[in-house]
This record gives sequence, C-alpha cells and structure tokens, in this order.
Amino acid sequence: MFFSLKWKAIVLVLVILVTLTGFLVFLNSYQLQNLARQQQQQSFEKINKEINGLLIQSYHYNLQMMDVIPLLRTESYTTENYMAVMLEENWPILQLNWNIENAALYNSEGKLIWHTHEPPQEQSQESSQEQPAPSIAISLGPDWHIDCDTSCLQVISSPILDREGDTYHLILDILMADMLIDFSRIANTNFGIITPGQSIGKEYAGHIERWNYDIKQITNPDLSLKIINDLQTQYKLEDALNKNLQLQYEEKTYDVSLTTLEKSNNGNFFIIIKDSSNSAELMNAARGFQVVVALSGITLSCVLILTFLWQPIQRLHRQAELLPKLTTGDFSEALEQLKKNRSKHWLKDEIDTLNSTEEEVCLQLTAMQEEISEQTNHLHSMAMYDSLTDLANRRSFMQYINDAFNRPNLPDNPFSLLFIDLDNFKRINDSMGHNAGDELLKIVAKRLRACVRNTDVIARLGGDEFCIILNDSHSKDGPKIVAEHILQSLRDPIKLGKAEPIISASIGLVTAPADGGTSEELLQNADLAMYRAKALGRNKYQEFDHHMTARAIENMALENDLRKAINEQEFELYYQPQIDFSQNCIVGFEALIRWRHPSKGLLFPDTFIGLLEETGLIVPLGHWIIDNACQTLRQWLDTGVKPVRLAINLSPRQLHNEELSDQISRSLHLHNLPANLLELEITESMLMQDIQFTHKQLRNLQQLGITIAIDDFGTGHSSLSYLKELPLDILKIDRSFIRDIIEDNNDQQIVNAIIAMAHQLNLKVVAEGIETIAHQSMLIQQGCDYGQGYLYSRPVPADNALELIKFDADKAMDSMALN
Ligand SMILES: Nc1nc2c(ncn2[C@@H]2O[C@@H]3COP(=O)(O)O[C@H]4[C@@H](O)[C@H](n5cnc6c(=O)[nH]c(N)nc65)O[C@@H]4COP(=O)(O)O[C@H]3[C@H]2O)c(=O)[nH]1
Repeated sequence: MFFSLKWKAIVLVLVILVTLTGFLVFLNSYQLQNLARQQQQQSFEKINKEINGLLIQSYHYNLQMMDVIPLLRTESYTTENYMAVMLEENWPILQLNWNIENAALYNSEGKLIWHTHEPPQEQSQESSQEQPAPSIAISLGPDWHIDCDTSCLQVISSPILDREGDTYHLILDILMADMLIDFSRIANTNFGIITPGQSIGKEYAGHIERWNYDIKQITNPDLSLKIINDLQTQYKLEDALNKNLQLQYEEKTYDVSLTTLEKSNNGNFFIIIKDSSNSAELMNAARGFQVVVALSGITLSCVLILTFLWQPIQRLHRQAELLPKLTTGDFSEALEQLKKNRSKHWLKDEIDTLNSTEEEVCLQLTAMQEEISEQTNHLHSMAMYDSLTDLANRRSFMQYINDAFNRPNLPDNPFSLLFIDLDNFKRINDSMGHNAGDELLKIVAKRLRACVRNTDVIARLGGDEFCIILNDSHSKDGPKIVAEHILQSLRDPIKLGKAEPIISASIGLVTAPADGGTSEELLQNADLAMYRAKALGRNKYQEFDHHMTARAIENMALENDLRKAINEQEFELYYQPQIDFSQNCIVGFEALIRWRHPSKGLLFPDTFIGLLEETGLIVPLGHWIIDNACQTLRQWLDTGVKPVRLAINLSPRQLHNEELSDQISRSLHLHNLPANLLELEITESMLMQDIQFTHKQLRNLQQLGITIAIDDFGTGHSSLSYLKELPLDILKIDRSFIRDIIEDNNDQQIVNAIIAMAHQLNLKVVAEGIETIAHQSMLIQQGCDYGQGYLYSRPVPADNALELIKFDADKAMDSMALN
C-alpha cells in the first residue's frame, strides 16, 4: 500500500502536536481546576471564618447588650428581686429587638431567679416550672457556644452587675436562623447545620436518611434539601467531610462543603452550598479556549511544517517519479528532470546529494547504454554480416531466404537463388597467401554487387562460397542472364599486387518454391547444382534438376559403402608394368586401386576416387595403399625376381598431409625396402596448390631417396619455372596426347616438345596409354624413355604382375640366349 511521505510527515507532525498540545491542555486545565478548587476551598474557609466571625460578633454585640440590661428602665427599683422584675418587664422588647429566643438569670449562688417561658439551654432537661429553680456553676467570665438540640441557638452566658453592685449571671439563647439567612444573602451562598440522630419532636428542616443526620437550619430549603439529598446518595458522610465536592443539579454546578461547627456539640456540621455554575462555565470556557488555541496552534504548526517541507517533499516526489524511467532506459528525460530538480539556493541538503548522485548514475547509464548499443550493433553486424566483404553472412542469409519464403505472393512470383563457388580459389589462396585471398574475395563481392539489383540479397556463406537471392522482378530467363553476367564479370583479370590471376566460378541455380520448399532444401539443391557445374568442367552455371538429388543420395550411399569397404578391406591393388624402351624390359609397375564391391563387382577408381578425396577417406586408404604396395614388392623381391620400381598415385590430401613422409619411411622400414624402388605420382594441378608446402614435402620425400613423377602432364596449368625448381625425376605424358599421336600432328608436336623439355630439365619421360606398336614406335622415335599401356599389359593383380616380371626376365634370358 502506498502512503506518501507527505502524508506520513503530516500524520507524524499531527500526532506529535496533538499529543504535546493535549498534554499541555490537560496540564493547564488540571492546574486551572486545582486553582479553582483552591479558590473554592479558600472561599469556603473564608465563609467559615466569616460565619464564626459573625457568631463572635454576635456574641460581643450581645455581651454589650447584656451590660446595658441592668440599666433598663423599671418601676420597681426597690424590689428585692428587681433584676428579675426588670427582665420580665422588658422581655418582649428584648426578644423583639435583639432576636433572643430564651433568657435565664442566675444569682451569684447560681440559683435561677428568672427565665423566659422556655427554659434556657443551660438548664437541664429535668428542670421545669414545677421543679425548684435550678442552680448552675457560675463561670468566671462570659462565654458562648452553639446548641442545636432543638433549633440551633447561640447560647451566650455572661456575669452582669445590677445597680447595687450585686452579681448575676445572664444566659441568652440567640436564634441562628436569621443570622444564617442574612449571611446567605450577603454571601450569595446557602448554609445549613446538620446534627446527628433523629430529633423526634424537635424542630428540624429535614432528615438525611443515609447519614442518619437532621438538618437543623438551612437556607433556600427547596434547592438545598435536594442538593443535600443528592450528596448523601453519592457520598458517605466521612467521605464528604471537610472536602470540597461538586454536584450537578438541574444543569447547574454546586460546590458543597461539610465543616465541623465550632463551639458546638460533637457531630454537628456546617453545610455550605454554593452555586458555582458561573465558575464552572468559566472553567469550561477556559478549557474550550485552550482547545481552540491548541487546535489553532496545531493547524498553524502543520501549515508551517508543511510549508517548510513542501518543497523538499515535492522534489523527493519528482525524484521518486523519475526513478522508474531509469528502469525503462529513458535516461535523457530522467537527466532533464534531474537538472530541473536541482535546488536553486546555495544551501544544499541530502536531496541535492541524492539528485546529483542520480544525475551521475544517469550519465554513467547513458554512457553504458551507448556502449551497449554500439556493442550490440557491432555484435549484430558480426552476427549478421560477413566482416571481410560486408555482405550478409550465412545466418542472416537464411533469414532472408525464410522471409522470401514467407512472401504472400510466392507461388505466383517465385524467386531464384544462385550458389556461387570460386574455382580453384584454394590454389590462389595457398599460392599467393591469405591476404591476397581475402583481397580477392572482397573484389569478387564488389563484382557480384555490380551484377545484381539493389533489391537482390548477396551473402558470403563462408570460404569462397557466395549466394544471391534474385528477387521477384526478374524475367523467366533473368536468373540465367544474371549467372552469365556474373561468370563474365569474374573472368576479368583481378589485380592482386603484381599478379593478375584469372578466376572463374561454378554457379548452381535454383528457383523457389519449385526447387525446394524450405530454405535448407533450397540451399542444399543450389549446392548440388553448383557441384554439378564443377563436375561439368567449372566456369559455368547449372540449373538444378531433381536427378541431382538422386545422385547425391547415391553418393551418400556410396560414401557409406566406402567407409564399410575400408573396414572390411574390400580394396585391392592392381599393377600395370612400365617398360624401359632402351632395354625393352619391365622396369617398374604402377599400383592402381580397385574396389571389389560385394554386389557391384570390381569397381574402377573413377567411380569412387573423387568421393574418397572429397570425404577425406583417401588419407587412411592412401596409407593402406602405400603399405600394401610395399608389402607386395617385398613379397616379389623375396621370390628372387629382379628389383622393380613401384609407382603409387598420391591424392592432393595425401600430398598435403604432414605425416606422409613419416608414414612412407615406416612402411619402407617395415618391409625392408630401399627408397629408390618407390615412385610417387602427383598430378600437375596438385603441384600448384600451396606451392611452398608442396616444395618442402617433395624435397623431404626425394631426400629419402623416393622418385617423384608428375602424372597426367599436359592437362593442367603448371608453370615451367616451378617445374625447374621442384625436386622432380619423372614426367608422365597424359594418355590423351598418346591416343591420337599417330593421326594428330598437334599431339605429335606437343609430345615431342614435352619430351624435349623434360630432358632439358633432366627428367625422364613416361608415356601413358600406349596401346599399339605404332604408338610405341612413335614414342621411341621421339626419345621417350619409358612406356606404359595396354600394349604391354592391363593393370593386373599382384600375383599376375609377379608372373609378368618373371616372364620378362625369361624373355630377356631367351633373347640373351639367342644373341
Ligand atoms: N585407355 C587406356 N587406359 C590405360 C592404358 N594404360 C593404362 N591405362 C589406364 O590409365 C590409368 C593410369 O593411371 P593414372 O593416370 O594415374 O590415373 C589413375 C589415378 O589418377 C587414379 N588412381 C588409380 N589408383 C589410384 C590410387 O591408388 N591412388 C590414387 N590417389 N589415385 C589412383 O585413378 C586413375 C584411373 O585409374 P585406372 O582406372 O586404373 O586407369 C589407369 C590405367 O588403367 C591404355 O593403354 N589405354
């Protein structure tokens, strides 16, 4: 749940302020209340004192009055009992003016000599009119006390002197009711006196049931009695004593206090009831005011704090809002906002630090993003483009083909694909170096671009393989025209440093969807068509037809058979003799491979040697051929025949195998053969591939003592300077020149020139394919050294070849015998 910082700040501030202000208000109101209570207490004490003062004042006043009583007028001065007579005469006046309830006069012996019709309070209950006049212990001075046995009275007793100087003791009962009423009026307070027990038959204003107390005097009884009733229901007597209590009655507040009545019997209490509604209202008003002040303070504080916090909170808010932008990578906008969010003043705070840190992070992220984007682009171009030629690579080309397949109008609007493989690129690459090879590929890429439209897609699939998608707008023959154009364009000499090699290409042409329903199938068929073009002599294009697939499938089956054949040792070596024209005898044999296929019978090398080379199987098989040929020669020699030279064909892969000379050495050593009995045949075109390595390899072989022969001479493009430099011993003229040598003057000339040149280079010459005596005669006439052909023998198994050697030896013996 999201709860904004702003609101958190407000709530926190509010809680703090409310708690603080509430506490202060409570403290203040508590103090006010205490003050009010104290004031009330003081006010009660004051009232108490005032009442006591009033009683004392009343006492003194009555004392003075008692002093003047003997001076009151009377007719009977002479009467013995004149004080009693005088009091009797003046009693109505005294009672009326001085508010005296009862009075009694005692003589100096303490004997009652006069009293009003009610006996004065000093009299005992037993005293009555009928009883003899009681006597009292005359006290020395005046005194007073309060008596509430019946109604509440201030009883004042004092000695008085008559005119004669005789001492009397006068006791007056002054009614307190009037005193209380007056005082109540002055003090605006209700007063009452309560006494314990139920005074049956005595005067009382009311009875307090729970306390068992009588209310002897009370002012404003209607109200006061109800309040006292509430008081007794709420408090026990002992809980209410000497305390300032507050009672609510008819929406008014009354302060009530019970205090001990001084100079009275034990258990008499003075009750004060004061209407404190005004002060309570004042108190409430004060509290209300405090609350208003507190609330205003809180509001003001909130406003002030918020005003102070508003800007920082807003800035934090803006920062919080822009953080998600960092996750979306929108750094520039985030940076823009961070700049706006910088504080304008010089007093920096944590938010400024955060802001500048975020700016820094933004800048770093922007730089990182740029770098990532650069790297991504680089990776993308690495992933999608060929770094050498800037053409699309295989991966992206496959996508292009897929896209082309996904076109909605594909069946009506087919597209074509050209699979281009440079002829003999490896030779150029090996002979001129990889840099020259790279340069050549770049030039080829440029030429290809120039041959197609911008809408066509060109890719380099790897090595010297290029592919082009010709998009829909070509005519039916358009792809063929483009293919021709490409072949034409590539034939132009290419300048690579000082050299100007001429290259060609073989192109496979397919049209989708007719020649393939998927990108893989289409590319595979284009590849097949390209191989067909190569097989048909290179430097041409070939349209795909579905027989090619069948042929490829055959090849695959053949490859499987070949692998099996190697394991099962289905290969055999046949041997064809070579004749020395000068001595007219066999000087050597050429070992020729045959495959005794379990179902197809004896197969000749032209049906499988190409595939062996292509698949690399020629390397292990070549090793077997050398070893097997050496073993056979050893067997021949062991029969005691004259030593003959054995010529073995090497494939390009074998020649470029670094372990070749070691393998041959091992075989020679194993079969205890001198190296000079071994001849290795390599074709003219193999010489030109990786010239430096070939040179080194041949030198090593020659140093072992092995004879090196160039096979099929005249069909390839060997340079005369290379022939001179390379360690060669024999040159074999291709049988195509021999075949028509009798009829074809050109062939005669060529063979003549080859023999002359070979002799010039100190090379012996072998003529292949001699089938007739005429061929032989012609070649002998031209100075050829050796001959090989059906005229002498077809290639035969090892045993037959041994027979040939033996027969040749016998023939020689015969001729020697004849001579
Ligand atoms: N028409 C005709 N042909 C004649 C005559 N005399 C010889 N030949 C044939 O000419 C080929 C000579 O071998 P090549 O030029 O090295 O040409 C060889 C050689 O390049 C390759 N080859 C044969 N055996 C091996 C081998 O063991 N290793 C390698 N790498 N290649 C081999 O296969 C090619 C063909 O071999 P083969 O079919 O055995 O064919 C042999 C041989 O049977 C003739 O008077 N008339």
